[in-house]
Amino acid sequence: MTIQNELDIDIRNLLGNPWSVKEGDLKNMEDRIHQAGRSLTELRKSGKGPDGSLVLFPRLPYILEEERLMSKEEREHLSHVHELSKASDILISIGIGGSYLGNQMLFDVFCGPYWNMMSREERQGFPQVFFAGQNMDPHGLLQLAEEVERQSRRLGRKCRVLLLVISKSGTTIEPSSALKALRTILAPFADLSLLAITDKEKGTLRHYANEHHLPCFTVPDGIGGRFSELSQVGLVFARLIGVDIEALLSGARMVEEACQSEKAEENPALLLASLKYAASRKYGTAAEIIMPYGDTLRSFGWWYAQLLGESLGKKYDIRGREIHYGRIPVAAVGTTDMHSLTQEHQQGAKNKLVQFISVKESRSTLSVPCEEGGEKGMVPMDYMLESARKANEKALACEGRMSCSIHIRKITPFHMGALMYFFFLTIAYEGALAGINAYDQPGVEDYKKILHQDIREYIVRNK
Ligand SMILES: O=P(O)(O)OC[C@H]1O[C@](O)(CO)[C@@H](O)[C@@H]1O
Repeated sequence: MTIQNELDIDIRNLLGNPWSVKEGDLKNMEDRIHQAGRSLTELRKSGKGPDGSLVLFPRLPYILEEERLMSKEEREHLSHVHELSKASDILISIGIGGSYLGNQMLFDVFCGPYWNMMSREERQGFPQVFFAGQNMDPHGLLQLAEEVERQSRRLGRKCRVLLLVISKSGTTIEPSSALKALRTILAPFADLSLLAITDKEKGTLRHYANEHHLPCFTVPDGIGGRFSELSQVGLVFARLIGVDIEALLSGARMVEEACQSEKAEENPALLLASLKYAASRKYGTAAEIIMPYGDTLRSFGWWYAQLLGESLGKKYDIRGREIHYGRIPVAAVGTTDMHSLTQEHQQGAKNKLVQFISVKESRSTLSVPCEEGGEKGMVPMDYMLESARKANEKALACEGRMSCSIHIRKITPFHMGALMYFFFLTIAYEGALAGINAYDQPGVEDYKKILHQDIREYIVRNK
Protein backbone atom coordinates (compact mmCIF):
# COMPACT_ATOMS: atom_id res chain seq x y z
CA MET A 1 0.00 0.00 0.00
CA THR A 2 1.14 3.53 -0.54
CA ILE A 3 0.18 6.96 0.67
CA GLN A 4 0.76 9.12 -2.38
CA ASN A 5 4.09 7.41 -3.10
CA GLU A 6 5.55 9.35 -0.19
CA LEU A 7 5.12 6.60 2.40
CA ASP A 8 4.86 2.96 1.30
CA ILE A 9 3.74 0.18 3.59
CA ASP A 10 4.90 -3.29 2.62
CA ILE A 11 2.98 -5.99 4.47
CA ARG A 12 4.03 -9.00 2.37
CA ASN A 13 5.86 -10.57 5.29
CA LEU A 14 3.03 -9.99 7.70
CA LEU A 15 0.08 -11.28 5.67
CA GLY A 16 -0.68 -14.28 3.51
CA ASN A 17 2.24 -16.60 4.28
CA PRO A 18 2.03 -20.01 5.95
CA TRP A 19 3.91 -18.48 8.92
CA SER A 20 2.19 -15.07 9.16
CA VAL A 21 -1.26 -13.64 9.63
CA LYS A 22 -3.71 -15.11 7.07
CA GLU A 23 -6.43 -13.46 5.02
CA GLY A 24 -8.84 -15.67 7.00
CA ASP A 25 -7.70 -14.06 10.25
CA LEU A 26 -8.61 -10.65 8.90
CA LYS A 27 -11.96 -12.02 7.69
CA ASN A 28 -12.68 -13.39 11.16
CA MET A 29 -11.80 -10.01 12.66
CA GLU A 30 -13.92 -8.04 10.21
CA ASP A 31 -16.43 -6.80 12.80
CA ARG A 32 -13.72 -5.93 15.29
CA ILE A 33 -11.76 -4.04 12.61
CA HIS A 34 -14.83 -2.17 11.52
CA GLN A 35 -15.61 -1.28 15.12
CA ALA A 36 -12.05 -0.02 15.65
CA GLY A 37 -12.40 2.08 12.51
CA ARG A 38 -15.68 3.44 13.81
CA SER A 39 -14.27 4.24 17.22
CA LEU A 40 -11.56 6.39 15.60
CA THR A 41 -14.21 8.09 13.46
CA GLU A 42 -16.09 8.82 16.69
CA LEU A 43 -12.92 10.00 18.42
CA ARG A 44 -12.18 12.33 15.52
CA LYS A 45 -15.67 13.81 15.87
CA SER A 46 -16.03 13.94 19.64
CA GLY A 47 -12.41 14.49 20.66
CA LYS A 48 -13.01 11.96 23.44
CA GLY A 49 -11.14 8.76 24.19
CA PRO A 50 -12.58 5.47 25.47
CA ASP A 51 -12.86 6.74 29.06
CA GLY A 52 -14.43 10.03 28.02
CA SER A 53 -11.30 12.13 28.50
CA LEU A 54 -10.10 14.51 25.82
CA VAL A 55 -8.02 12.97 23.00
CA LEU A 56 -7.20 15.50 20.31
CA PHE A 57 -4.17 14.10 18.51
CA PRO A 58 -6.13 13.77 15.21
CA ARG A 59 -6.42 17.57 15.21
CA LEU A 60 -2.66 18.07 15.44
CA PRO A 61 -2.11 18.20 11.67
CA TYR A 62 -4.36 21.28 11.74
CA ILE A 63 -2.94 22.79 14.93
CA LEU A 64 -1.98 26.08 13.31
CA GLU A 65 -5.64 26.69 12.50
CA GLU A 66 -7.11 25.21 15.69
CA GLU A 67 -7.71 27.81 18.37
CA ARG A 68 -8.38 25.14 21.05
CA LEU A 69 -4.93 23.62 20.47
CA MET A 70 -2.97 26.80 19.93
CA SER A 71 -4.13 30.32 20.69
CA LYS A 72 -3.54 33.22 18.31
CA GLU A 73 -0.99 34.67 20.72
CA GLU A 74 0.91 31.38 20.80
CA ARG A 75 0.89 31.14 17.02
CA GLU A 76 2.29 34.63 16.84
CA HIS A 77 4.91 33.79 19.48
CA LEU A 78 5.79 30.57 17.59
CA SER A 79 6.33 32.44 14.34
CA HIS A 80 9.25 34.38 15.80
CA VAL A 81 10.44 32.08 18.59
CA HIS A 82 13.56 31.21 16.57
CA GLU A 83 14.78 34.75 17.30
CA LEU A 84 15.34 33.55 20.87
CA SER A 85 17.57 30.69 19.80
CA LYS A 86 19.40 32.84 17.26
CA ALA A 87 20.20 35.25 20.06
CA SER A 88 21.67 32.38 22.13
CA ASP A 89 24.96 30.53 21.92
CA ILE A 90 23.51 27.36 23.39
CA LEU A 91 20.05 25.85 23.57
CA ILE A 92 19.47 23.25 26.28
CA SER A 93 16.22 21.33 25.89
CA ILE A 94 15.14 19.89 29.24
CA GLY A 95 12.52 17.14 29.34
CA ILE A 96 11.92 13.41 29.45
CA GLY A 97 9.69 10.85 27.73
CA GLY A 98 7.29 12.55 25.33
CA SER A 99 8.83 15.87 26.31
CA TYR A 100 12.22 14.71 25.06
CA LEU A 101 12.27 11.75 22.65
CA GLY A 102 10.66 13.43 19.65
CA ASN A 103 12.92 16.47 19.96
CA GLN A 104 16.03 14.32 20.20
CA MET A 105 14.81 12.58 17.06
CA LEU A 106 14.25 15.86 15.17
CA PHE A 107 17.68 17.04 16.25
CA ASP A 108 19.39 13.80 15.17
CA VAL A 109 17.58 13.72 11.84
CA PHE A 110 17.89 17.35 10.83
CA CYS A 111 21.01 18.59 12.63
CA GLY A 112 23.08 15.44 12.91
CA PRO A 113 25.94 14.36 15.14
CA TYR A 114 28.37 17.13 14.13
CA TRP A 115 26.03 20.10 14.62
CA ASN A 116 27.68 21.32 17.80
CA MET A 117 31.10 21.22 16.18
CA MET A 118 30.05 23.46 13.29
CA SER A 119 30.65 27.19 13.23
CA ARG A 120 27.73 29.49 13.86
CA GLU A 121 27.66 30.43 10.15
CA GLU A 122 27.52 26.77 9.19
CA ARG A 123 24.58 26.41 11.57
CA GLN A 124 23.00 29.43 9.85
CA GLY A 125 22.94 31.39 13.07
CA PHE A 126 21.31 28.65 15.15
CA PRO A 127 22.89 27.74 18.49
CA GLN A 128 24.58 24.61 19.74
CA VAL A 129 21.98 22.20 21.10
CA PHE A 130 22.15 19.95 24.16
CA PHE A 131 19.62 17.86 26.02
CA ALA A 132 19.16 17.51 29.77
CA GLY A 133 16.56 16.19 32.18
CA GLN A 134 16.18 12.93 30.26
CA ASN A 135 17.93 11.16 33.11
CA MET A 136 18.44 11.70 36.81
CA ASP A 137 22.19 11.07 36.43
CA PRO A 138 24.10 14.12 37.80
CA HIS A 139 27.27 13.33 35.82
CA GLY A 140 25.67 14.29 32.52
CA LEU A 141 24.66 17.67 33.99
CA LEU A 142 28.14 18.33 35.32
CA GLN A 143 29.71 17.41 31.98
CA LEU A 144 27.26 19.72 30.24
CA ALA A 145 28.20 22.54 32.63
CA GLU A 146 31.88 21.92 31.85
CA GLU A 147 31.12 22.24 28.14
CA VAL A 148 29.24 25.51 28.69
CA GLU A 149 32.19 26.78 30.73
CA ARG A 150 34.61 25.82 27.92
CA GLN A 151 32.42 27.69 25.42
CA SER A 152 32.42 30.79 27.65
CA ARG A 153 36.20 30.68 27.81
CA ARG A 154 36.41 30.35 24.02
CA LEU A 155 34.04 33.27 23.54
CA GLY A 156 35.76 35.37 26.21
CA ARG A 157 32.42 36.24 27.77
CA LYS A 158 29.48 34.61 29.48
CA CYS A 159 27.63 32.17 27.22
CA ARG A 160 24.04 33.06 26.37
CA VAL A 161 22.11 29.93 27.22
CA LEU A 162 18.45 29.37 26.44
CA LEU A 163 16.90 26.76 28.74
CA LEU A 164 13.83 25.27 27.09
CA VAL A 165 11.98 23.39 29.84
CA ILE A 166 9.29 21.01 28.65
CA SER A 167 7.00 19.12 31.00
CA LYS A 168 3.33 18.53 30.36
CA SER A 169 2.58 17.78 34.00
CA GLY A 170 5.11 20.33 35.20
CA THR A 171 5.99 18.03 38.07
CA THR A 172 8.26 15.34 36.60
CA ILE A 173 11.25 14.93 38.85
CA GLU A 174 14.02 14.52 36.22
CA PRO A 175 13.44 17.76 34.27
CA SER A 176 12.60 19.77 37.38
CA SER A 177 15.81 18.58 39.08
CA ALA A 178 17.82 19.29 35.94
CA LEU A 179 16.39 22.80 35.72
CA LYS A 180 17.21 23.57 39.35
CA ALA A 181 20.69 22.08 39.06
CA LEU A 182 21.54 23.82 35.77
CA ARG A 183 20.38 27.21 37.00
CA THR A 184 22.85 26.91 39.84
CA ILE A 185 25.84 25.32 38.17
CA LEU A 186 25.67 27.36 34.96
CA ALA A 187 25.20 30.72 36.68
CA PRO A 188 28.93 31.61 37.08
CA PHE A 189 29.63 31.50 33.34
CA ALA A 190 26.28 31.76 31.57
CA ASP A 191 23.55 34.33 31.04
CA LEU A 192 20.44 32.22 31.29
CA SER A 193 17.07 32.80 29.72
CA LEU A 194 14.14 30.47 30.07
CA LEU A 195 11.29 29.31 27.91
CA ALA A 196 8.75 26.82 29.23
CA ILE A 197 6.24 24.47 27.63
CA THR A 198 3.75 23.05 30.10
CA ASP A 199 0.11 22.64 31.07
CA LYS A 200 -2.01 25.79 30.84
CA GLU A 201 -2.60 25.97 34.60
CA LYS A 202 -1.47 22.88 36.50
CA GLY A 203 1.95 21.92 37.84
CA THR A 204 4.88 23.59 39.53
CA LEU A 205 6.47 24.60 36.22
CA ARG A 206 3.40 26.64 35.27
CA HIS A 207 3.34 28.30 38.69
CA TYR A 208 7.05 29.01 38.44
CA ALA A 209 6.60 30.47 34.95
CA ASN A 210 3.72 32.66 36.12
CA GLU A 211 5.61 33.84 39.17
CA HIS A 212 8.72 34.77 37.20
CA HIS A 213 6.86 36.06 34.12
CA LEU A 214 8.60 33.55 31.89
CA PRO A 215 7.64 33.18 28.26
CA CYS A 216 5.58 30.04 28.11
CA PHE A 217 3.85 27.77 25.60
CA THR A 218 1.07 25.35 26.47
CA VAL A 219 0.85 21.60 26.01
CA PRO A 220 -2.77 21.53 24.92
CA ASP A 221 -5.37 19.57 26.85
CA GLY A 222 -6.08 16.25 25.14
CA ILE A 223 -2.52 15.76 23.87
CA GLY A 224 -0.62 13.09 25.80
CA GLY A 225 3.17 13.31 26.08
CA ARG A 226 3.91 10.59 23.54
CA PHE A 227 1.49 12.17 21.03
CA SER A 228 2.88 15.67 21.57
CA GLU A 229 5.67 15.97 19.00
CA LEU A 230 3.36 17.71 16.53
CA SER A 231 2.07 20.06 19.24
CA GLN A 232 3.89 22.99 20.87
CA VAL A 233 6.34 20.47 22.39
CA GLY A 234 7.89 19.59 19.03
CA LEU A 235 6.93 22.66 17.00
CA VAL A 236 8.64 25.15 19.32
CA PHE A 237 11.80 23.03 19.40
CA ALA A 238 11.65 22.58 15.62
CA ARG A 239 11.50 26.36 15.14
CA LEU A 240 14.38 26.83 17.57
CA ILE A 241 16.60 24.58 15.41
CA GLY A 242 15.31 25.79 12.05
CA VAL A 243 13.10 22.84 11.00
CA ASP A 244 10.14 23.68 8.76
CA ILE A 245 7.04 23.14 10.93
CA GLU A 246 4.53 23.73 8.12
CA ALA A 247 6.15 20.82 6.26
CA LEU A 248 6.05 18.57 9.34
CA LEU A 249 2.35 19.28 9.72
CA SER A 250 1.54 18.88 6.05
CA GLY A 251 3.11 15.39 6.07
CA ALA A 252 0.88 14.52 9.03
CA ARG A 253 -2.11 15.97 7.18
CA MET A 254 -1.45 13.80 4.15
CA VAL A 255 -1.55 10.69 6.37
CA GLU A 256 -4.59 11.82 8.35
CA GLU A 257 -6.51 12.36 5.13
CA ALA A 258 -5.46 8.98 3.67
CA CYS A 259 -6.29 6.95 6.77
CA GLN A 260 -9.89 7.71 7.66
CA SER A 261 -11.79 4.80 6.13
CA GLU A 262 -13.33 2.24 8.46
CA LYS A 263 -12.33 -0.50 6.01
CA ALA A 264 -8.85 -1.92 6.46
CA GLU A 265 -8.33 -2.39 2.72
CA GLU A 266 -8.77 1.36 2.23
CA ASN A 267 -6.88 2.51 5.30
CA PRO A 268 -3.17 1.58 5.60
CA ALA A 269 -2.95 2.52 9.29
CA LEU A 270 -5.99 0.42 10.20
CA LEU A 271 -4.68 -2.48 8.11
CA LEU A 272 -1.23 -2.45 9.70
CA ALA A 273 -2.75 -2.14 13.17
CA SER A 274 -5.05 -5.10 12.45
CA LEU A 275 -2.14 -7.23 11.28
CA LYS A 276 -0.05 -6.39 14.34
CA TYR A 277 -3.02 -7.03 16.59
CA ALA A 278 -3.62 -10.45 14.97
CA ALA A 279 0.11 -11.24 15.17
CA SER A 280 0.05 -10.46 18.88
CA ARG A 281 -3.23 -12.13 19.75
CA LYS A 282 -3.08 -15.22 17.56
CA TYR A 283 0.58 -15.82 16.73
CA GLY A 284 2.28 -15.06 20.04
CA THR A 285 4.07 -11.89 18.93
CA ALA A 286 5.27 -10.50 22.25
CA ALA A 287 7.89 -8.07 20.97
CA GLU A 288 8.22 -5.54 18.16
CA ILE A 289 11.65 -4.58 16.94
CA ILE A 290 11.59 -1.13 15.38
CA MET A 291 14.51 -1.08 13.01
CA PRO A 292 15.17 1.96 10.86
CA TYR A 293 18.12 1.64 8.50
CA GLY A 294 20.85 4.26 8.68
CA ASP A 295 22.17 6.27 11.60
CA THR A 296 20.08 9.32 10.75
CA LEU A 297 16.90 7.59 11.91
CA ARG A 298 18.43 5.86 14.93
CA SER A 299 16.49 7.79 17.56
CA PHE A 300 13.19 7.30 15.74
CA GLY A 301 13.21 3.85 17.37
CA TRP A 302 13.43 5.33 20.88
CA TRP A 303 10.59 7.71 20.14
CA TYR A 304 8.43 4.86 18.80
CA ALA A 305 9.31 2.63 21.75
CA GLN A 306 7.57 5.02 24.14
CA LEU A 307 4.56 5.36 21.83
CA LEU A 308 4.11 1.60 21.58
CA GLY A 309 5.09 0.75 25.16
CA GLU A 310 3.02 3.31 27.06
CA SER A 311 0.03 3.20 24.72
CA LEU A 312 -0.51 -0.53 24.34
CA GLY A 313 1.06 -1.98 27.49
CA LYS A 314 -2.08 -2.17 29.61
CA LYS A 315 -3.29 -4.40 32.42
CA TYR A 316 -7.01 -3.75 31.96
CA ASP A 317 -9.27 -3.35 28.98
CA ILE A 318 -11.75 -0.50 28.89
CA ARG A 319 -14.35 -2.64 30.64
CA GLY A 320 -11.99 -3.22 33.54
CA ARG A 321 -11.11 -6.83 32.70
CA GLU A 322 -7.53 -7.91 33.29
CA ILE A 323 -5.97 -8.61 29.88
CA HIS A 324 -2.27 -7.61 30.00
CA TYR A 325 -2.03 -6.44 26.42
CA GLY A 326 1.10 -5.04 24.77
CA ARG A 327 4.31 -5.84 22.89
CA ILE A 328 7.82 -5.27 24.14
CA PRO A 329 9.22 -2.41 22.05
CA VAL A 330 12.85 -2.89 21.05
CA ALA A 331 14.63 0.02 19.40
CA ALA A 332 17.27 -1.21 16.99
CA VAL A 333 19.08 0.24 13.99
CA GLY A 334 20.32 -1.30 10.78
CA THR A 335 22.85 -2.21 9.77
CA THR A 336 24.50 -1.79 13.21
CA ASP A 337 22.27 -4.20 15.10
CA MET A 338 22.39 -6.85 12.41
CA HIS A 339 25.71 -7.63 14.08
CA SER A 340 24.25 -7.96 17.55
CA LEU A 341 20.48 -8.56 17.60
CA THR A 342 19.65 -10.19 14.27
CA GLN A 343 20.92 -13.62 15.32
CA GLU A 344 18.21 -13.67 17.99
CA HIS A 345 15.54 -12.29 15.63
CA GLN A 346 16.46 -14.93 13.09
CA GLN A 347 16.72 -17.99 15.30
CA GLY A 348 15.65 -17.11 18.84
CA ALA A 349 12.18 -17.37 20.36
CA LYS A 350 9.49 -17.04 17.67
CA ASN A 351 7.72 -14.27 19.53
CA LYS A 352 8.51 -11.08 17.64
CA LEU A 353 8.00 -9.09 14.50
CA VAL A 354 10.41 -6.61 12.96
CA GLN A 355 9.17 -3.21 11.81
CA PHE A 356 11.68 -1.94 9.24
CA ILE A 357 11.91 1.67 8.14
CA SER A 358 13.90 2.77 5.14
CA VAL A 359 14.35 5.72 2.83
CA LYS A 360 13.64 5.23 -0.88
CA GLU A 361 15.69 7.94 -2.54
CA SER A 362 19.45 7.83 -2.32
CA ARG A 363 20.89 10.51 -0.13
CA SER A 364 24.48 10.32 -1.26
CA THR A 365 26.58 9.37 -4.22
CA LEU A 366 29.26 7.79 -2.08
CA SER A 367 30.36 4.50 -3.62
CA VAL A 368 33.06 2.04 -2.63
CA PRO A 369 34.90 -0.61 -4.62
CA CYS A 370 33.54 -4.10 -3.94
CA GLU A 371 34.54 -7.56 -5.03
CA GLU A 372 31.93 -10.29 -4.82
CA GLY A 373 32.24 -13.76 -6.34
CA GLY A 374 35.14 -12.64 -8.48
CA GLU A 375 33.24 -9.57 -9.79
CA LYS A 376 34.72 -6.15 -9.09
CA GLY A 377 32.90 -2.84 -9.28
CA MET A 378 31.85 0.34 -7.54
CA VAL A 379 28.72 0.03 -5.40
CA PRO A 380 26.85 2.98 -3.85
CA MET A 381 26.72 2.66 -0.05
CA ASP A 382 23.06 3.73 -0.05
CA TYR A 383 22.40 0.73 -2.29
CA MET A 384 24.23 -1.54 0.13
CA LEU A 385 22.27 -0.13 3.08
CA GLU A 386 18.95 -1.01 1.44
CA SER A 387 20.34 -4.29 0.16
CA ALA A 388 21.30 -5.22 3.75
CA ARG A 389 17.77 -4.39 4.94
CA LYS A 390 16.24 -6.51 2.20
CA ALA A 391 18.61 -9.35 3.03
CA ASN A 392 17.54 -9.17 6.68
CA GLU A 393 13.86 -9.15 5.67
CA LYS A 394 14.32 -12.08 3.29
CA ALA A 395 16.34 -14.18 5.72
CA LEU A 396 13.67 -13.63 8.38
CA ALA A 397 10.97 -14.71 5.94
CA CYS A 398 12.94 -17.85 5.00
CA GLU A 399 12.93 -18.73 8.69
CA GLY A 400 9.18 -18.05 8.96
CA ARG A 401 9.58 -14.77 10.85
CA MET A 402 7.20 -11.84 10.43
CA SER A 403 8.26 -8.35 9.46
CA CYS A 404 6.86 -5.31 7.70
CA SER A 405 8.51 -2.36 6.05
CA ILE A 406 7.72 1.28 5.76
CA HIS A 407 9.57 3.21 3.10
CA ILE A 408 9.55 6.98 3.16
CA ARG A 409 10.52 8.62 -0.09
CA LYS A 410 13.03 11.04 1.45
CA ILE A 411 14.15 12.36 4.79
CA THR A 412 12.45 15.74 4.98
CA PRO A 413 10.28 17.42 7.63
CA PHE A 414 7.26 16.48 5.47
CA HIS A 415 8.16 12.79 5.54
CA MET A 416 9.06 12.76 9.25
CA GLY A 417 5.69 14.39 10.06
CA ALA A 418 4.00 11.75 7.92
CA LEU A 419 5.91 8.89 9.54
CA MET A 420 5.24 10.01 13.12
CA TYR A 421 1.59 10.60 12.43
CA PHE A 422 1.23 7.26 10.67
CA PHE A 423 2.45 5.55 13.84
CA PHE A 424 0.11 7.66 16.02
CA LEU A 425 -2.73 6.20 13.97
CA THR A 426 -1.54 2.58 13.93
CA ILE A 427 -1.23 2.71 17.72
CA ALA A 428 -4.62 4.38 18.15
CA TYR A 429 -6.28 1.77 15.90
CA GLU A 430 -4.55 -1.09 17.65
CA GLY A 431 -5.65 0.25 21.04
CA ALA A 432 -9.23 0.25 19.74
CA LEU A 433 -8.83 -3.29 18.36
CA ALA A 434 -7.50 -4.52 21.70
CA GLY A 435 -10.26 -2.71 23.58
CA ILE A 436 -7.82 -0.77 25.74
CA ASN A 437 -7.26 2.88 26.52
CA ALA A 438 -4.19 3.80 24.46
CA TYR A 439 -4.05 7.33 25.87
CA ASP A 440 -3.29 6.90 29.55
CA GLN A 441 -0.31 5.45 31.46
CA PRO A 442 -1.54 4.52 34.95
CA GLY A 443 1.28 2.01 35.41
CA VAL A 444 4.02 4.62 35.71
CA GLU A 445 2.33 6.14 38.75
CA ASP A 446 3.24 3.12 40.91
CA TYR A 447 7.00 3.60 40.88
CA LYS A 448 6.58 7.38 41.07
CA LYS A 449 4.75 7.02 44.41
CA ILE A 450 7.50 4.77 45.80
CA LEU A 451 10.22 7.11 44.53
CA HIS A 452 8.62 10.27 45.94
CA GLN A 453 8.01 8.57 49.30
CA ASP A 454 11.66 7.53 49.49
CA ILE A 455 12.87 11.05 48.69
CA ARG A 456 10.54 12.43 51.36
CA GLU A 457 11.97 9.98 53.90
CA TYR A 458 15.50 11.02 52.90
CA ILE A 459 14.64 14.67 53.57
CA VAL A 460 13.14 13.82 56.96
CA ARG A 461 16.15 11.66 57.92
CA ASN A 462 18.61 14.37 56.94
CA LYS A 463 16.90 17.38 58.47
O1 LIG B 1 5.96 15.90 30.18
P1 LIG B 1 5.99 15.34 31.55
O2 LIG B 1 4.71 15.56 32.30
O3 LIG B 1 7.18 15.84 32.32
O4 LIG B 1 6.12 13.77 31.45
C1 LIG B 1 7.20 13.13 30.86
C2 LIG B 1 6.90 11.69 30.60
O5 LIG B 1 6.62 11.03 31.81
C3 LIG B 1 5.55 10.09 31.65
O6 LIG B 1 4.45 10.62 32.29
C4 LIG B 1 5.87 8.75 32.21
O7 LIG B 1 6.53 8.81 33.39
C5 LIG B 1 5.35 10.03 30.15
O8 LIG B 1 4.07 9.64 29.81
C6 LIG B 1 5.70 11.43 29.73
O9 LIG B 1 5.99 11.52 28.37
